[in-house]
Amino acid sequence: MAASTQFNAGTVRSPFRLQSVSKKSPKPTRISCSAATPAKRYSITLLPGDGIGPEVISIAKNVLKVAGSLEGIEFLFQEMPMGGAALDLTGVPLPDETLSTAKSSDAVLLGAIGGYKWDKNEKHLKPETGLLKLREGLKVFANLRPATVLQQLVDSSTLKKEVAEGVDLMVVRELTGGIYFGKPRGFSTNENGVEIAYNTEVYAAYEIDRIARVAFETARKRHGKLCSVDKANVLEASMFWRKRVTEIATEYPDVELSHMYVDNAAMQLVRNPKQFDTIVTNNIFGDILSDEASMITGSIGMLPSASLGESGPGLFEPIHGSAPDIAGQDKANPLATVLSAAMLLKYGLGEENAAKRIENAVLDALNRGFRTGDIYSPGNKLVGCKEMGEEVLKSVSSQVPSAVLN
Ligand SMILES: NC(=O)c1ccc[n+]([C@@H]2O[C@H](COP(=O)([O-])OP(=O)(O)OC[C@H]3O[C@@H](n4cnc5c(N)ncnc54)[C@H](O)[C@@H]3O)[C@@H](O)[C@H]2O)c1
Ligand SMILES: CC(C)[C@H](C(=O)O)[C@@H](O)C(=O)O
Repeated sequence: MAASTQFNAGTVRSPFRLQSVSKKSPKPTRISCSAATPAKRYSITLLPGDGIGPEVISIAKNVLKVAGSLEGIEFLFQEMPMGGAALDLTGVPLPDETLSTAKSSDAVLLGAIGGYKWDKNEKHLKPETGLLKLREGLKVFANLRPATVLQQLVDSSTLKKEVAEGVDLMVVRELTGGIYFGKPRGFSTNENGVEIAYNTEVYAAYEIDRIARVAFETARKRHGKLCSVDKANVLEASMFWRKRVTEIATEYPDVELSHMYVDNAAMQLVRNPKQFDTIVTNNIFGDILSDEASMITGSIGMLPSASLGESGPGLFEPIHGSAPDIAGQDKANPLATVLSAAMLLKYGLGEENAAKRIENAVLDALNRGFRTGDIYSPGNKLVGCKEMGEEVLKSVSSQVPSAVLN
């Protein structure tokens, strides 16, 4: 099978709509003669966050602006503090104003949060706690993490070419439940006076059913194969997960369902990743497996994500973190965030043409040989974060506005 030369089923084909387009979104009106006349306006909350977050968000913002303008779309951006940046500014990792602004916007684009400076903070004062509260506050339970090996980047994968080539999978991660949110949790001492810490993996039937349906819908629009990953040989919550997913499968007779234990799935992902089409799994397994899947594609710096709920704005973010080891050095790969902006357009706003413009621009910059350090291979041009952003921007800017095409 040939490797992908474009973002196909994994990234650009919308598997379903979770009604994440805000009710506030205006009805499209006719574009007259100039792309400079905005026909549609959307409010976007930008959360640059920490580390490389601000570097990659400023690039994604510019790319969004240009891609939107070519489709007669205007964005009203509102930048808000989040994570460590918010802690320094306000004393909390997710200020009320940040959450309310995010909730009332049409979509939210996040860079990354976290860093050494706040690592020893108490739990409620950690940047990561802010991110979990944001996901909970926006009720974005379905996290789509596509991993597609692009032909241009086959040599960047740490796997052998014949193993990586052609990989195109989608991890559907449950995002607002499981051990991340389960109670009881905490630190204590046991009956022998020994210090302990504990968390609870808990899932209600409705939480499994709704993520399973998203996954079946996703698989149905891709290659019709869904693998549910759990630890049902050991954990009660996983036994229940498997039972519910199997029940929901009766609603999707056209989708081939299989089950796999998470330890095997971790192994199979590097042994033969092409066996996977769509994977559905719980919050913590999804976190780990999607990072693993990212390396098949070349770098975690390439992987975008979309987090969607039943209604309200979606949250779009690269799957990587704040990368404190390279922050402020112009070394970050901005493409995961740029592609998250494309997912925002596609899944969040239903603006597929503008999304396609961004994806094409990313491919064009790669085709012209530009590579940040994480995806560099000999024969290409090594660039920093800013220059990669400029090259993507150049590609978008050179595209013909839709008003001229129509
Ligand atoms: N969604 C988020 O905001 C998010 C996700 C993961 C981790 N974090 C936080 O980020 C901080 C650092 O975590 P970590 O080091 O485990 O994970 P990380 O993803 O930040 O970094 C892991 C490795 O990948 C590299 N990397 C990550 N993104 C890159 C990019 N765009 N371009 C090039 N290289 C990139 C880093 O340099 C590092 O070597 C922690 O505080 C963690 O909690 C935040
Ligand atoms: C930073 C952390 C809370 C987060 C998670 O575990 O979900 C991160 O690893 C991610 O994948 O976005």
